[in-house]
Amino acid sequence: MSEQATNGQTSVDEEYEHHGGFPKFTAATPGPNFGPFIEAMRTLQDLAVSIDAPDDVLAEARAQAEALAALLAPYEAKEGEATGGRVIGLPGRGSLLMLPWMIEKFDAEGVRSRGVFRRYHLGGNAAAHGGVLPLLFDDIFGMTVHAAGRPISRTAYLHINYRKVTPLNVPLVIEGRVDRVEGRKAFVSARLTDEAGTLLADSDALMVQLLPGQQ
Ligand SMILES: CCCCCCCCCC(=O)SCCNC(=O)CCNC(=O)[C@H](O)C(C)(C)COP(=O)(O)OP(=O)(O)OC[C@H]1O[C@@H](n2cnc3c(N)ncnc32)[C@H](O)[C@@H]1OP(=O)(O)O
Repeated sequence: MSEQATNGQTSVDEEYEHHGGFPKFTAATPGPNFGPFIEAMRTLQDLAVSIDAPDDVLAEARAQAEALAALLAPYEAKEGEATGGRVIGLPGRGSLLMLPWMIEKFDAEGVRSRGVFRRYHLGGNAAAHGGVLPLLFDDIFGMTVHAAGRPISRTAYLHINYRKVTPLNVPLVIEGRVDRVEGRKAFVSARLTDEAGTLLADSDALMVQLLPGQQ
């Protein structure tokens, strides 16, 4: 953004640094084990929601899970300093919360990301849960606004049209863009399709730029 300050008003460049009360995020460069660790955790999530195991197996799994938690607990870091969510080259930017999708395009024209919904995301009858689609759309909208050079914004509303059942384990594409800007407000939209271009869901949302210090 290149608007200049006039008559003592804050320029868009200066505003861009504000990001409301958010911490300043920088990219993380973890060691080579972080990506495989997160992928192993995703596999565990898939299994945790899909197994039908005997209790002695669950007792062993519980012991190992508790040991893993004890190993990692001393390394808990605060928001903006934890590795997860700050690794651009990993699915979901290395955040276990985010869908394990890879960003393909990230510029002012829009953001495109590609990936699959996994067993962990099952809703019913082999389809993705309706509640995980807003997560995917909200995340693409956050990135879309960021890619357009606007400060981190909050979602004021997010509307989804579920056009077709969204399958698991099928490569899908989501593409988001800024449709128009009115002051603090960015009106955004996105489409989720399969690789043949069949529309599965579309969404539009309002992202409101935060005021300095605003949570
Ligand atoms: C790379 C880093 C990645 C990090 C990305 C993080 C992205 C996070 C995205 C999220 O998911 S945020 C979590 C979900 N959203 C929230 O928790 C937001 C909760 N709501 C709020 O915090 C406030 O309501 C909000 C900041 C959205 C707006 O409150 P404000 O007090 O700042 O503004 P205001 O209420 O004056 O509204 C500003 C404008 O937006 C309009 N507006 C606000 N909410 C609206 C709404 N729901 N529908 C229509 N218009 C709305 C409002 O009418 C007004 O329009 P005008 O300027 O034209 O008068």
